[in-house]
Amino acid sequence: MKIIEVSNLKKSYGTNHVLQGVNFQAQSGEVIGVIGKNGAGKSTFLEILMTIKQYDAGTVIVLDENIESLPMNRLELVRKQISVVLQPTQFYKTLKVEELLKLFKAYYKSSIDIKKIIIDFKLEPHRKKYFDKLSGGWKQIVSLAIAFLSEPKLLILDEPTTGLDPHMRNMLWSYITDYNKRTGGTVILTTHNMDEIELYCDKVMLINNGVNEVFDTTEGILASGYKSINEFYLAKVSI
Ligand SMILES: Nc1ncnc2c1ncn2[C@@H]1O[C@H](COP(=O)(O)OP(=O)(O)OP(=O)(O)O)[C@@H](O)[C@H]1O
Repeated sequence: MKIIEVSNLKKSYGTNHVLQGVNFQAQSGEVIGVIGKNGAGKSTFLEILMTIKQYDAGTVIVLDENIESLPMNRLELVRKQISVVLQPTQFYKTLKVEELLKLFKAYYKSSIDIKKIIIDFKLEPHRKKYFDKLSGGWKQIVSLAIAFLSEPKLLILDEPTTGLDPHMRNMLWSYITDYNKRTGGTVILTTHNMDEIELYCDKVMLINNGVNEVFDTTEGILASGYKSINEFYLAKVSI
């Protein structure tokens, strides 16, 4: 089943023409990495898919809805099926980790067991701590745990592993892979870590000069003669 279909997407900030014709599709159950240099437009692209950023031209279909000028009630139905990692707000400050998880479980009407989430995300030592007092990496882990609570059809993660230590990265990737296998959910993420792309992503989209210069399976890229995704990236993208 097609989850996302993007054609000829364009987005500029004033005279900065960031996306100049991006084409992209995601099928149910795929894990897709979006790569490109700093400022290439990856976050802009993801925010458009999250339905939180306007675009200038092109077509964006998310979960069978053309999101341009969609009435608010139908846009909300689309958003309900998407999970994103939000930047923590002030509101998080006054709550402890376990309280936050319980609150979002109730909000999402999730059937996921909070105890399992705490075990899976290694949160036991932190569950009674105030969110605000956690280190940056642990705040990120809690935000990711919350994103998974809704068991979304589509999970959009902007640099989810940045700032995480190697064990936490492995833990997060195991969780993403397991979630994807268990629920058939689609994951779209950005990362600057090419090893993660090679190990865990089914497909890769390289945004370069405003377009999807490459959009292929990880195997397809490696079969075309590159020793690694890192080598592919360095060959394709100049500073
Ligand atoms: N709200 C905004 N207003 C004006 N310019 C913006 C805005 N958001 C992003 N930009 C610009 O658009 C370009 C693309 O930014 P974006 O954050 O999408 O890139 P990115 O690929 O995610 O970069 P990075 O890898 O550094 O996170 C950059 O030149 C950035 O300065």
